[in-house]
Amino acid sequence: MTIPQSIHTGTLTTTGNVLLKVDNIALGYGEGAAEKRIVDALSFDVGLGEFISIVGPSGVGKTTLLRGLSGLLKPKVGQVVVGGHVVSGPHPDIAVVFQDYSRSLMPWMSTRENVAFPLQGRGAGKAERNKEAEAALEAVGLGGQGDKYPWEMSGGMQQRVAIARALAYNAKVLLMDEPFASVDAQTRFDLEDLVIDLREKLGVTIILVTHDVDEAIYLADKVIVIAEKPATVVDVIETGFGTHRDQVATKADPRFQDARARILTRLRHND
Ligand SMILES: Nc1ncnc2c1ncn2[C@@H]1O[C@H](COP(=O)(O)OP(=O)(O)OP(=O)(O)O)[C@@H](O)[C@H]1O
Repeated sequence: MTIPQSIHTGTLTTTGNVLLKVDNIALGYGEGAAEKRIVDALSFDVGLGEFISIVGPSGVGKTTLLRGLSGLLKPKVGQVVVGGHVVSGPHPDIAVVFQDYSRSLMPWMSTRENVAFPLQGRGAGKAERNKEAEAALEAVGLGGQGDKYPWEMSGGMQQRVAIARALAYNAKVLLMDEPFASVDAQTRFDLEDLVIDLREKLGVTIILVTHDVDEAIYLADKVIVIAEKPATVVDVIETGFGTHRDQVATKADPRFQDARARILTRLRHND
């Protein structure tokens, strides 16, 4: 892959810069009277290139919401629209990065093969797929490491491979479900800064679910707080940091502290 300098929207269209629209959705498990409703009357818009964090109490339905956004779970009511198209199943413009990299990477494949794997359905030859995989590995700081197997790498490196796979796929929207929860604190900071860097370079639109309020604020342009049962949006906070972040300076910024106090208060009230 040639890492694009700006995101190609291809056949996707944006309306007033809105790339992804979550329009009054309800999500649940089971059917009819047996349905367990998890999310209800939930709406928000995501702009092209925007970074959104979603926080909420444990078990509120954050993963369920991401399943709904990715097309893995069909809304009972409402719709998710990406680039003007209703999401009705796994979508070529949406990639998901999960917390558990050890289960999402295939241990019998080299990292290059793991990254190239989803490209098979796109008609490119093996040499081209490998070239694109190498470029994506390079973009996440793993240039020249394509021959290694996932089990030869640290947790942080494996999560970089999972991110590279999503980039190689050239998804326009990256959904991340607690992607840094299984790595140590320093690696977590490194991965956070990697994602910020990729967002700045590629303009990819990112929606991140996290338990960590500090991480949510640090990374996002907009933090969406979900709470209540069924889950809905209870607050939206614009961080106003622009594209640049610094682990020390940004977290000392009064806007960071204000956002933190507001979100923690909101979560405590809805616990
Ligand atoms: N496949 C399923 N079938 C039935 N209920 C489910 C299913 N998956 C999740 N749930 C229920 O949906 C609710 C929300 O779960 P979900 O994992 O979306 O929450 P979460 O906010 O991501 O949780 P956590 O904070 O623990 O990561 C929980 O009550 C859970 O038991």
